[in-house]
Amino acid sequence: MQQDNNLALPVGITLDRFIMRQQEAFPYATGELSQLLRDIALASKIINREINRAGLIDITGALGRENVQGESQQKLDVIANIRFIRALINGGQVVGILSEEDDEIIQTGNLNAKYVVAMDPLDGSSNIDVNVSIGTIFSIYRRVSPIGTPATKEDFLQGGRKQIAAGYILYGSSTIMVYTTGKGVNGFTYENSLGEYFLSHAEMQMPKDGKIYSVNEAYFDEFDNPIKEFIQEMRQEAGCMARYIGSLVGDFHRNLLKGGIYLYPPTRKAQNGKLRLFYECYPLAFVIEQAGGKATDGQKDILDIAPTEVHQRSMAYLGSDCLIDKLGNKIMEHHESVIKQLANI
Ligand SMILES: O=P(O)(O)OC[C@H]1O[C@](O)(COP(=O)(O)O)[C@@H](O)[C@@H]1O
Ligand SMILES: [Mg+2]
Ligand SMILES: [Mg+2]
Repeated sequence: MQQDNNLALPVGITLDRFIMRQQEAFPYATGELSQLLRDIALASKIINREINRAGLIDITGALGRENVQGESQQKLDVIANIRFIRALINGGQVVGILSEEDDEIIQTGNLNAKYVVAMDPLDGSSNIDVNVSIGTIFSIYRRVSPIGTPATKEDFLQGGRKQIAAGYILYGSSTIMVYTTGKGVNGFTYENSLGEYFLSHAEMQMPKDGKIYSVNEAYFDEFDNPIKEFIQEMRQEAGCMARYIGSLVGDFHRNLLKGGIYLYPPTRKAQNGKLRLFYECYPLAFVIEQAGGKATDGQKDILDIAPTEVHQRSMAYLGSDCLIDKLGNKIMEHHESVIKQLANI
């Protein structure tokens, strides 16, 4: 087991103890954020249990209704949503919740709470019934609305760089919780029989370069030229491989460990990209930047995208430094050649 240089905490320490030690590193911390991280971990343990036995208790399949995104809601989408909302309400640290599964901001009634949470309760919904890795994504902000009042949209429209903490839980061959509070990225693996998360991935650093590209190639013909060129070059480069499971958290986590790039460009159906800014792009951009990777919409860092609407979407390219730079250069070159052509008309 490797030693964690940052907080000098041994790998294998429990999440609870890690959170406590992180809190001790902040003299003015009052414990609310620590409690909130524990509440998120608790909700994920309950969802983990539901996922593991989904096929046995008939919670697979669609619910027969759509969410605000116009997507058919899976039963587990709704169960995960309810479980998270309940854990955050009972935990008392959150005044408002923005969820992929709800049109409006959910008021928890904890009017004196300091934080709001944006979440994708279950990511990779198309993989729920087929036993492929799925996840949960979360993002935490300190509220800007006055204490003692309900949460407002402004509490969420602060911008990606105002996130206090963000992360995800991957329900895969093992369950792992990965998060950052702006001081590096750490991963905790769930030990089912003990019901505890243990530090297993300390100070995660994304390889600067990579050989893996994750994109839904079914849309290839709809992509802009620079994206097509980038993918074609990845295809031709020795040792490169396509890996796409259709669960953002799963593809993201693999590439974070091994080096690579996840791309969700604009398509005919999703002209602004498919992924949601507040509970998919912003939180994973915070994590990847803290781990030495990059996240862009092709023009600017995702964390610098101006927030306008709580369920807004964005194109997203999340990956190793060198690959994002290479893609960025391609997009820029393309724009410059278009400008030149227009100037010559
Ligand atoms: O089927 P597509 O168009 O490739 O989209 C897959 C992407 O959509 C998502 O499923 C969207 O997330 P949700 O499952 O939370 O709606 C991502 O996890 C995944 O990367
Ligand atoms: Mg999602
Ligand atoms: Mg989802």
